[in-house]
Amino acid sequence: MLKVCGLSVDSDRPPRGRRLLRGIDLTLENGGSLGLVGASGAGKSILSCALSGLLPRPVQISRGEVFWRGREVLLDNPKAWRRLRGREIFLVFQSPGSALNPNLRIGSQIREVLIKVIGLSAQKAGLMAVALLKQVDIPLDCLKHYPWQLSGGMRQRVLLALALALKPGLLIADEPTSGLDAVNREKVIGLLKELNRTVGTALIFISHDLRAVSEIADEIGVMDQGALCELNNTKSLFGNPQHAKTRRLLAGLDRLDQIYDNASS
Ligand SMILES: Nc1ncnc2c1ncn2[C@@H]1O[C@H](COP(=O)(O)OP(=O)(O)OP(=O)(O)O)[C@@H](O)[C@H]1O
Repeated sequence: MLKVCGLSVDSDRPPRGRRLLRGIDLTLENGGSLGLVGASGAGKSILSCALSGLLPRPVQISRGEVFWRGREVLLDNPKAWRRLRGREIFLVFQSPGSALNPNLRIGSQIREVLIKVIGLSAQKAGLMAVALLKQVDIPLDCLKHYPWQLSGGMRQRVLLALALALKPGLLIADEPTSGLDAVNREKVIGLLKELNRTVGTALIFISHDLRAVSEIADEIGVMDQGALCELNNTKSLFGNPQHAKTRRLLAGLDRLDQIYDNASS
């Protein structure tokens, strides 16, 4: 589904610019799930932006290729990315507020996507908006609320509700559980699993929460200073970490044996 070859990203054109991603190679199969972990500033978010055509200027891809369903993506063509975002590649960022229009009620926003992107009639979109909110465990009153009236966890779940409706090929979730209490964290993790395992959406899950990553991801990539220093299936990575950075990340965890037992694949 997704193949990334030698992807490098610079904060500006070299020699002035700083290299933020260094020769990233990765492959994600249909319905696969990849966790990305690493210290703050390692480049996880820049990679998620690069894979959705949303790099903030003057940050830009300087080298490499991205293939989506076997076809090369024209990396510097905003139209090509716009075609992919939404139904093919769906993003859930750390601050979901910015992905929702602050001036539109939640119900209107959900209905608008269902009508414009899926092509439902207004009546069916209304019924589906209700069903989606129930599915992500948000009180129906919230259909009348504006995004700023919802908690962070609820806003994350509104976006995941849209993902459930759109059934994208790939969902990139950048720290979707950060700042959430334990109950909301579990709900978001449950929805990500449902999207991945029931709907069949492939997942790139970026998080500092290694426990959550181990539950969700089949494979984990460890990032360090813009490079993927280790990429391995979840069980092997926890059971036999190869890179010093991976060992350092795992050293910070207690009950590693329990995580190893729960790790997917
Ligand atoms: N808009 C930008 N312009 C220039 N450099 C940037 C920009 N955004 C991020 N960077 C730099 O890119 C590097 C990687 O940042 P990134 O946000 O991807 O890290 P991260 O691994 O996601 O960190 P965290 O876990 O804290 O979210 C950092 O050195 C950061 O300073």
